Amino acid sequence: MSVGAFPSRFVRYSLRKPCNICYKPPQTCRRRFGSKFKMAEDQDKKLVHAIETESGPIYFSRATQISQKDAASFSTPKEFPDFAVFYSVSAYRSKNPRVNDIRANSRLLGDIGNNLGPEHALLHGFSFIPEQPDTFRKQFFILSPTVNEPLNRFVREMAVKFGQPEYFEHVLTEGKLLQTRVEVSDGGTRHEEEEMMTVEPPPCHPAFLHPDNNAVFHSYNRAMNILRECPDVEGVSELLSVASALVPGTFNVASLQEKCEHPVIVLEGLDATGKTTLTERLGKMLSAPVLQSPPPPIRHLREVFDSQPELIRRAYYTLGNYILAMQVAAEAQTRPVVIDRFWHSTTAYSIATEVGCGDESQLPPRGHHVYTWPSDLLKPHLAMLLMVNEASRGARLEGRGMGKTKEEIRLEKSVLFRKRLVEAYLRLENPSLQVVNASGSKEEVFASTVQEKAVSKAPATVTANANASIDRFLAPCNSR
Ligand SMILES: Nc1ncnc2c1ncn2[C@@H]1O[C@H](COP(=O)(O)OP(=O)(O)O)[C@@H](O)[C@H]1O
Ligand SMILES: Nc1ccn([C@H]2C[C@H](O)[C@@H](COP(=O)(O)OP(=O)(O)O)O2)c(=O)n1
Repeated sequence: MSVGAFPSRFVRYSLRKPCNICYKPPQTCRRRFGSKFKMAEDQDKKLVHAIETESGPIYFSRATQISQKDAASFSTPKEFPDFAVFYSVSAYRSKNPRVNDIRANSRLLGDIGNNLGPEHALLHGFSFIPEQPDTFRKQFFILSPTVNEPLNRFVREMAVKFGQPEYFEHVLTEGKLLQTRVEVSDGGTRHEEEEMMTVEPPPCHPAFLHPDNNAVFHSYNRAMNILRECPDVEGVSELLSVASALVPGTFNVASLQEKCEHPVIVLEGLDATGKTTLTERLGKMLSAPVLQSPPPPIRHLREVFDSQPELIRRAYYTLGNYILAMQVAAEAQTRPVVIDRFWHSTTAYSIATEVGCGDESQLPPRGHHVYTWPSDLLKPHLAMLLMVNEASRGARLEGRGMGKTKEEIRLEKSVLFRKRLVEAYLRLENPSLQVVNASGSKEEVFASTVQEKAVSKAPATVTANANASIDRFLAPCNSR
């Protein structure tokens, strides 16, 4: 192919710059010369799309990319009609998607929701290029029962509005899925139709192949950086200034940990499993303050952040955990501390949400880095997960009689979300959670928490110092 065949912008770029792999001048480097343009096209061919369905994502890619032995044609999910057209569109613009892309995607979702007729369905999904972990992008599929020009026009308008060069039209007919790439410039140039085939799910959900692809935080700095990227979001500047005032710029987690002479105990669990009830009992028994997360200095911002995209929302809860850690370290110098939800909650809810669909089999495998406690966050000496059978939990929710949040309604409705959430809790490690059967009466749960779980199964990660603390914690109840 002659140089003239490349777009002029690329030619100028490639002649000027040395190769970014071998640093040879472009004329002598075979890798660099022409590679940028070609790579974009090749990569596009390898793109795998996924549509989220109740049982899990359906992964599909161009048939030409799949060797004959792997080819499985398109296995139509049972909830799909025999004939359907679906358009996929996304709002990511930058090569390394950051907060602005995620916010744009959530505005796109709002626009779609406001314009979708009753004959259409909206499905969530994503795309990625295998073996390129940072290529994960969320996208939306709009499903129509017929070939539909107004809908096509709407998708094109959305693509233009959100700065997309293209979108995809997929037609499902007679068990085949045919994809057409549509460029939005010049009124919509349609590329040749290609057959798509179902591909094997990757070994790990692609949202967890790269830390930037998901809303799970393993450091204070990442949460701060994410929020610094969206100063216009309501509450962000206040949150950043409170966090900067309460968390010293160069805090040392080891010295915070050493300060905790007294036990730090965390209670975790789904809503209405009895965390508040039990933390209050433990607090009284130990003359310990019961600390809640998010902590009071930022608690009033919770509702504002709960309506933000998951990345911004969990950055808020993450900063809450670090602010709380400072208070915990100060308190635990002189007395035990009991905490109602901490990092385990932030992380388990985030993982269960980011996985998006299916049951616990869709989670990243046990032992994956995403489940590990952050190296810069104060660790509790004891963390317990209260588990209650669903019938009792439902009755407790009813009994409590408070208005339900959107998430509580989701938890109630979505058995699958609950399964992912509980399993994510169980996979968290260092420290992992000790499971407490909290289905009994308040008295029984209190007794079993204090006397059985805490006594016999102190976590393996507890240091000698903390072990001594736990013994001191148990002393008053053993002598009751
Ligand atoms: N062991 C228990 N048996 C029966 N009811 C309980 C028990 N523990 C808590 N409850 C009741 O269940 C409801 C939810 O408890 P709560 O402690 O607020 O849960 P959480 O803090 O986990 O949301 C409250 O009305 C509480 O009185
Ligand atoms: N440290 C924390 C505390 C709560 N969260 C999130 C996790 C869920 O999305 C909600 C649950 O909060 P909710 O107020 O419903 O919980 P309880 O009523 O205390 O059981 O908050 C968090 O991410 N990190």
